[in-house]
This record gives sequence, structure tokens and C-alpha cells, in this order.
Amino acid sequence: MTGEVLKSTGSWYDVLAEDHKIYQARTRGKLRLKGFKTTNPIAVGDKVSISLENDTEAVITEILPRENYIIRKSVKQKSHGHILAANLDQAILIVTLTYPRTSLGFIDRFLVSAESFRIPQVILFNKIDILDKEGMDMIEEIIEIYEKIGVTCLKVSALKEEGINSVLELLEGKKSLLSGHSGVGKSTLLNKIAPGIEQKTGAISDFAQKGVHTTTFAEMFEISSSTFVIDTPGIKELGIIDIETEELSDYFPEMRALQSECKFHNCTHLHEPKCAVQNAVDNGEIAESRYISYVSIIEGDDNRR
Ligand SMILES: Nc1nc2c(ncn2[C@@H]2O[C@H](COP(=O)(O)OP(=O)(O)OP(=O)(O)O)[C@@H](O)[C@H]2O)c(=O)[nH]1
Ligand SMILES: [Zn+2]
Repeated sequence: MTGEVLKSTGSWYDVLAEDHKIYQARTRGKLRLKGFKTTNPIAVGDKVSISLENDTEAVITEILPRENYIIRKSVKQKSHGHILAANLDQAILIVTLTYPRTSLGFIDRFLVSAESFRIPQVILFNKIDILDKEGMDMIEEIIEIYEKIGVTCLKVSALKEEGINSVLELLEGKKSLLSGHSGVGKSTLLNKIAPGIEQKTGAISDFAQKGVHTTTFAEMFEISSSTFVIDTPGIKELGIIDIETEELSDYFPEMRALQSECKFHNCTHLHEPKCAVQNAVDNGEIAESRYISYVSIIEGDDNRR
């Protein structure tokens, strides 16, 4: 039988199996995907083969190949990675213009990370109820930038329950990662979408805040059959890992599309002559804010959010 890992504590896993029951599962012996070292062989979202021990327990016999995964450097073992979640259909960033302010630089970093993990991206603008005309205009301008590069954008008010149906449609049948700065309304939104998971999310953030574990374990919530939301406690951003300068424009779709038109095939789009990307920024085809983010990521300027 196969199943999906909903939760991991490091040695035990909650696996939602094909029979729609949740089994407490563990691995037997060494079970690793070849190719890289990780502190956790199995992550939330992994599809696994299990053999049942009894009504409630199972053994994981195989990890099925991953479509994608989010990995970060392990806190404990620097040479190892820690997989946060696997097989995601989309990464959703909840953004607010004010209270708290989410900068375009932060949005771009998130998109770059998700793109490098090959996960489609969505930006969800929350708290539109507190915006005046000027604020709404600003959101429209930002949406134009991102829709142009293929990112889905939604405007909602979790508090006033505006746009909740479009969020439900967006999530339907998919596994979605939800991220955003603290205070953007993630819990409020989750509770409007799936009232039952209120307590669970509260419990998780308490747990994370107390810092009981140095390792963060994500948890996947079943909103409805085959619709899942992954909440990574304590993690507000994906973090950009080990992207080389020459590689970065691969994760800016609008730059990737122009790469072959630059004079130099290994153009970094910073100072080279006859650079198609710099030309596109000059004539407004590429948003200036996106180019600024590109440069600041290369410069490792983490503070300019
Ligand atoms: N005006 C307005 N306020 C909202 C909206 N959504 C959430 N809030 C408020 O914003 C504050 C933070 O909301 P939370 O849902 O706790 O935010 P969170 O993202 O879960 O924050 P963390 O738990 O710190 O990660 C609360 O006071 C909410 O009532 C909205 O659509 N409009
Ligand atoms: Zn170039």
C-alpha cells in the first residue's frame, strides 16, 4: 500500500494511507534516497510504500521518487541538508502592504527559492480591507509585475472573508506550502478555510516558540480529501541556498527568457556590454524592482528587505 507522510517527529511518521486511515509508521534499517546527505530521510509530503503491522502501525519500506522538495542546511550537521517538505504543487506567499509591510525584495527572494526548488508560486495579498485607494492602486501595480512573469496573484481579506472562495479553488486537490511574515494573517486565513484546524495551528506555533527542538518539523493538514496545506512552524521564508551568481537568472523567468540574447553566453547581466536583460530593464520590459532584487541577492545584501 502507498501513503503520504503528514507529519514527522524524526523517528515516527504519520502516514495517510490509501485506505484513508492514518498509521503511525517507522522505518526499518537505513532508508535513504541516493545522491545527497540529509538529516531526515523522509519528509512531510513524501509518498511512501508501507506494510501494515496492525490496525494502527506500519513500516515504511520505500520512499517514492520526489517531484520536488524544499531543503535547507541542517542546523546540527552543516554538511547535511534538512528536507522541510516534498512533492509540493505550489508555494503560496501571503503578503501585506502594511501591518506588517512585505517588501518586494522579500517577495522576490521567496519566488527565487521556490523557482529553484521547481515549485510554482502564488502571491496572496491579504488585508485588502484596510487599504485606501492609494494602497489598492499600489497592489494593482505589484500584481501587474508578477502576473507578467507567470505568478498567480489573489486579493483577499481573511478577516472580512472576501475572496475566500477563490483561495479554496486555488488549494483544491493540491499540496500547498503557506508562508509569510509573522502577522500577515496566515492563521486567520487557515481558520476561515478549515475551521477545524484552528487549535492545531495554535499548538504548533507555541511549540515552535518554546524552542523545544532545534530542528523544525513541518506538518501537513488535510483541508479536504486530497487538499493539503503545509505549515512550516517558525519558518517565514524559504531562504536561498547555494545559488551561484551565474545561475541566479535561471530563477528569474523574465531574465531566463532573454539569456540567449545576451552577447556573452555566461552573462551575469551586471556590467557586461550588449546585455539583453539590462536593455529590457532600460526599456521597461523587465520591472526595475525585479532587477534591483536580482542585484541585491548577488551582493548577498540580506538586510535590504
Ligand atoms: N484588517 C485585517 N486584519 C487581519 C486580516 N487577517 C488577519 N488580520 C489580523 O492580523 C493579525 C495577525 O493575524 P494572524 O492570523 O495571527 O497572523 P499570522 O500570519 O498567523 O501570524 P503568526 O502567528 O505570527 O505567524 C490579527 O490581529 C488578525 O486579526 C485581514 O484580512 N484584515
Ligand atoms: Zn545579460
